[in-house]
Amino acid sequence: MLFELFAFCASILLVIFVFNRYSRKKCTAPGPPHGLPILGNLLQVFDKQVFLKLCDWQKEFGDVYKLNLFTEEVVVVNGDAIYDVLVTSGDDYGGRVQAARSKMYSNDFRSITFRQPDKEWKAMRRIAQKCLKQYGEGVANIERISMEEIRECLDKFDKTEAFDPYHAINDMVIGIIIIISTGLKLSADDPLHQKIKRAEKLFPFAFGVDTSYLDVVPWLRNLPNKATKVFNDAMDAARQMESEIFQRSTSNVEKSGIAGVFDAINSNGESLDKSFLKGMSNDITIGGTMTTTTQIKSMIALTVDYPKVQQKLQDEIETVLGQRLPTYEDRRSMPYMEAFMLEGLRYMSEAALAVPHETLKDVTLRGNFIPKGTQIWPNLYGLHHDERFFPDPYTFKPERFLDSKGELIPADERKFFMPFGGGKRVCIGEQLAKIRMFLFMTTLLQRYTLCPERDGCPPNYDSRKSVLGLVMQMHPYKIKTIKR
Ligand code: HEM
Repeated sequence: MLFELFAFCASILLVIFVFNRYSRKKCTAPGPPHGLPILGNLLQVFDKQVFLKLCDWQKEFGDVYKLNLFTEEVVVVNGDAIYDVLVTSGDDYGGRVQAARSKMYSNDFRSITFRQPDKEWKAMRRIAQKCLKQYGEGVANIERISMEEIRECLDKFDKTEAFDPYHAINDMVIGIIIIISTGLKLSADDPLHQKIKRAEKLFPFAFGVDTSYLDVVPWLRNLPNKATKVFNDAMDAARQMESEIFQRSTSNVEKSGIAGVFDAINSNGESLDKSFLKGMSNDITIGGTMTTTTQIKSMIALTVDYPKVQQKLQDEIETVLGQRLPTYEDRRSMPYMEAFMLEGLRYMSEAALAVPHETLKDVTLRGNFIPKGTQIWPNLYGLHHDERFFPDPYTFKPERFLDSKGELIPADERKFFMPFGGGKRVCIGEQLAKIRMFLFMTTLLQRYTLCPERDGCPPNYDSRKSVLGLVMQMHPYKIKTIKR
C-alpha cells in the first residue's frame, strides 16, 4: 500500500515537472546547473545558511540569476537591482507566491503578507496601519504603551548573576503587540501571551524545508507523517492565537484594538468582509513580535561586543537626556543612537530575503527576460553586505551612517539600505519597530551598563553564523548588567 502511494505521488510530481518544464515560458537569466531531477537546486538552497550560498552565486552569476526549485524557476535579485524590483518597478514585481502552505495558513489569502495586491489587500494595509497608529493619536500613544512595557521589562534586567535577555525582551514586545491588537494590557502569564509564544515557536516550521513538498502536492497534508504533523501543529497554534485575539478584541468595549479600528473604518464607507480580520491580526502579531525581539536581542549583543560603541551611546544619552526618560522625538538630537540602530539593522539583515515576491507580468530585468508568475527573492542580506554599497561589510560600524560632522546621512543618500523592503509592499510595521527599538535601547543604556557574562567572553555576534528560519536567528548568549 505504501509503495503504491509513493509511486502515485512520484508520478504526479513527474507530470507537473514535465508540464512546467516544456510548456511554460522560460527565464533567460544565468544560474547554477539545474541540480537533481524534479528537486532542482532545492537541496543546495534549503540550507540554514542559504544567504551565504546566494552571495557566493551572486559573485559567479551576477546580480540577477535563476534557480530551479521543484518545478518552478526562482529569480534571485541582488545589489542595486533590488531597488528596481521593489521600488522603481514595484507594480510589476509586487505579487506574492500563491503557494498551498500560505493559502492554508492565511485562510485562503486573507492576509496582508500573502495576498496579491488587490483592493482587499489595500484595505487591509490601510486598516492595519491605522491600528498601528492607534486611531490617529499616533506616535504619542505608541510611546506611552511601549514605555510602560519597557520599564517592566528593564526591572527584570536588575540582576547580579548573568542571564539570557531573550525572554524578557520577547514578553515586552508581545505585551505591546497585544495592547495594539486587542486594546488590553495583559500579564505575561495570560493565556494569550502563551498562545502567541507557541505560534511564534511553531510558525517557522510551517514554512521550512521539511514541509515544502506541501506546496507541490498539498493533499499529502492528510497523510500521517512527521512533517505533516509539524505543519498541522503550526496551523493549530495560528488558529488558536487568532481566535483568542479575535475574541478579546471584538469584546473590548472601548473598541481600542484592531476590531474597533476595523469597524470604525468599515462604517466609514470601506467594505471589507469580517473574515479578513483574523488574518490581519496574525500579520500584526507574528510580523510584530519575532522580528523586533530578534533585532533587539542582536543589538544588545553588539553593544556588549563593542564597548567603545556602548560608551559613545551612553555619552550621547547623558548629554541629551540626563535622567529624563526618552521620547521618540529625542532621536533627532541623538544621531549616534540612530546610526547604531541603522547599522544593527544592516549588520543583521534579519529579513534576509524579504518575503518572496512574484512577477505580475512578463518583465525584463538587467537584460534578462522573466515571465509572469515567477518567484523573486530580493537578497537583502547580500545587498547590505555588498562591498559596492557598504565597504568592509562584516565590520560593525555605526559611523558609516554619519557624515564628517557626526550628523545622520540623509535618507535619500542611503536608498540601497532597505531592511524593511521598499515600494508598495514595504513593511507596515517599520515605524512601530523603530519606536520600540529606540525607546528600549535608550532606556536600557540609561539605566544599565551591559557586560559580558564573564571577562573576555562577549557574545561575539557574527551575522555570517546566523541561521535563517523565518528571520535570521543568532545563537543564545548571556550578559551581566551594572546599574548606573
Ligand atoms: C525589525 C523589525 C522588522 C523588520 C526588519 C521587518 C522587515 C520586513 C520586510 C523586509 C518585509 C518584506 C517587504 C517586501 O516584501 O518587500 C516586511 C513585510 C511585512 N512586515 Fe515587517 N519587519 C519588521 C517589523 C514588523 C512589525 C513590527 C510588523 C507589524 C506590526 C510587521 C509587519 C509586516 C507585514 C504585515 C508585512 C507584509 C507587507 C505586505 O506584504 O504588504 N513587520 N517586513
